[in-house]
Amino acid sequence: MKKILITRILPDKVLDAARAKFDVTVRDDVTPLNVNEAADALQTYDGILPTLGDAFDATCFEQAGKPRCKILANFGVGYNHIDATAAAKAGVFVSNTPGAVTDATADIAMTLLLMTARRASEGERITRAGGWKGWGPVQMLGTHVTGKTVAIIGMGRIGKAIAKRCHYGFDMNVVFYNRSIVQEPGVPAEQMPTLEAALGAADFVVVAVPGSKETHHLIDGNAFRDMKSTGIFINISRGDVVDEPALISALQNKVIHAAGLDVYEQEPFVPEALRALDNVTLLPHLGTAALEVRENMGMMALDNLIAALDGKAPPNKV
Ligand SMILES: NC(=O)c1ccc[n+]([C@@H]2O[C@H](COP(=O)([O-])OP(=O)(O)OC[C@H]3O[C@@H](n4cnc5c(N)ncnc54)[C@H](O)[C@@H]3O)[C@@H](O)[C@H]2O)c1
Ligand SMILES: O=C(O)[C@H](O)CO
Repeated sequence: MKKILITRILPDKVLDAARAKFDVTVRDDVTPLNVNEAADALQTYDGILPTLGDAFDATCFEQAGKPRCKILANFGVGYNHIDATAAAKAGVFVSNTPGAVTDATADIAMTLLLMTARRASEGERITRAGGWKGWGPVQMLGTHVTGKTVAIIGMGRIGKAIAKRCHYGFDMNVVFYNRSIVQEPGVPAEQMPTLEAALGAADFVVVAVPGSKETHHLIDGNAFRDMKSTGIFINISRGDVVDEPALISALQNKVIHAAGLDVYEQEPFVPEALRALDNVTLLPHLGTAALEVRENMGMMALDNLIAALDGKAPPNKV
């Protein structure tokens, strides 16, 4: 039986399906694999089902030499923790789970947008602490969402699903910035020629690009200065797409109005300065956290792994 490593506990449905086919080791730990553990796994297993943060970088492939592993079947669409070029050189397939994550992640973007605009987590904290003294016409006034302009940065699968929700659900005007021309945004939407133009046009900015060398700190201090001072910033992509200290400074100095975040630069570390701010909504990377979504992601990852270990190209090879 082929030996596989699953680097986090997955839903039972996925583990049962994996165990029916393979000799499975499941790592009972939520911390990512470090470089040494990743290199060791490449030498020990025929296939690996890793997830975000597991350090399959160039050093790990150097350490592993000619690996036994045939595939890194990533659980998740974002694979910025894997050096796909080094993997290809070492003869290791890399696959991901596009599509399975799209709607759930767009839903979390909308959750953040609405919660942040309407000060929902601040209000919930006050209510829970017994601090609500009664309804008042000028109490806890937030930002009205319906009819406003949203700028989506990265108009791919998730960006388009967010645009759909904004357009059909909230009558919003949609603009977007994408590195290539998007012929079919799916809703009436204007592609802006530059990031600056998109940021400057919007009441809400939602970031949905992949994490990569190219997008590292795409949103920096200048980007926040390009936004309206009433603007609300949402990030569901990867933490390091945003310069976190610059975001904290922009929030503290009222360069922008508020932010809603699902991802952070050094997860699970969330800076104290960010946690101290009332005008932020902070979620613990919940984008795909729904059982059926995680089951679908797991089954998709497993299909990729099975294909590679049967000597075929995985359906979702990156
Ligand atoms: N918070 C979560 O739990 C969660 C869940 C799923 C995905 N994600 C993140 O969302 C990302 C996007 O997923 P997707 O399925 O929509 O991917 P996708 O590839 O369909 O879309 C990404 C879009 O970004 C564009 N893009 C890439 N680099 C760019 C740049 N430098 N400037 C402007 N546009 C750029 C691409 O052209 C593409 O249109 C994933 O890579 C992952 O990091 C997060
Ligand atoms: O990239 C992804 O799919 C998410 O961040 C993990 O669920």
